[in-house]
Amino acid sequence: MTVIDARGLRKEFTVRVKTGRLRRERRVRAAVDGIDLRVERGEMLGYIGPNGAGKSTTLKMLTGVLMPSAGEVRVCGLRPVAQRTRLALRIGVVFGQRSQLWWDLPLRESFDLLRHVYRVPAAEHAARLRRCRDLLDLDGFLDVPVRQLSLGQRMRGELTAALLHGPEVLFLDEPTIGLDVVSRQAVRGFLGELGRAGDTTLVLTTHDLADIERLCRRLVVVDHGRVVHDGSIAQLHHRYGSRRLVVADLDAPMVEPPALPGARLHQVTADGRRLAYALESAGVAEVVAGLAGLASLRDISVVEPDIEEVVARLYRSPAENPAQDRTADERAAEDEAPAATA
Ligand SMILES: Nc1ncnc2c1ncn2[C@@H]1O[C@H](COP(=O)(O)OP(=O)(O)OP(=O)(O)O)[C@@H](O)[C@H]1O
Repeated sequence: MTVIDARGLRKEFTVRVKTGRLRRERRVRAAVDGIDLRVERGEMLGYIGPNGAGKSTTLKMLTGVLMPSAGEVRVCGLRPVAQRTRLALRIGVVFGQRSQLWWDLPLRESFDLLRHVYRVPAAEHAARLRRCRDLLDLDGFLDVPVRQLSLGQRMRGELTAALLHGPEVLFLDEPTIGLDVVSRQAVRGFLGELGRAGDTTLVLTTHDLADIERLCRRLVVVDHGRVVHDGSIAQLHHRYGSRRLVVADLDAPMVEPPALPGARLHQVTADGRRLAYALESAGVAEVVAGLAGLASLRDISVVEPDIEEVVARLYRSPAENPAQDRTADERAAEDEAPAATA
């Protein structure tokens, strides 16, 4: 079942652009420039892109905060802006910068108020809260006013608050930003559980690619308001030719590393004791067997391709991204004059 269906989604803002020493002109800029996105129930979607790519603007249109300038969008079959109140009962939203908790109330009371706001039956609310308390380890700070919570504690509270009414789709904008290792793991673990259960669809924007690697099977990359990749992380690696590496440490140096079928020699250390082969058509076992027949192996490891590297290449690659053909002067002028009206 399709829960998000956006076609030709576009959002324009009017910005004031510096055109001379004292002159400024108003220009229309597309923050989101024709995005098509279909998300099925239960998917875990990573929605990423460099700063200013249009991620938050997209999320705001999907959640009914911003009216699209053009395009069609349905979330849970509803028009987000026109049917915002009905939509609010079907989605949950966690925006790292904004809180839906009451600052002066203890978490427990915020959760209770939310039960009334969303009119959730008491038993359902209690069951969901119990699950969140267990998985997010809330009990140590349930009675602490929100303003006294650490960022990690508050984020765990925000996640709970977004889920107590049992939303079908959960939108998360940078949910792990600024969290320490323990809180980040707690939040990731929780989202992973939620996704595996299969009835909540997750749409996650983050600059932390480890979040994406651990949680999302599908990755949509946007740049300058357009989709530049929509597929799995493996497909992204494939597109950029990044390969898994088999790294072999040898007992004795090898002056001439052998050619192995289905693999490409990637690196040899100066002392000739470590070789790395990039897997093309061969599997790990074939490469290891090939090497073992020619040298005495001390250690073998397999290195997965680096997602940071491949995503950085995607962000940098103008040939892949026609949206980048705005001139450098135009972009520089905008950067100097960020004043804008919606
Ligand atoms: N209210 C607004 N008025 C004018 N321009 C805006 C407004 N909101 C966003 N923009 C512009 O739209 C573009 C996309 O912004 P958006 O916040 O969606 O990017 P983002 O991908 O979420 O970035 P980040 O990763 O930095 O959060 C940016 O160039 C931004 O300056």
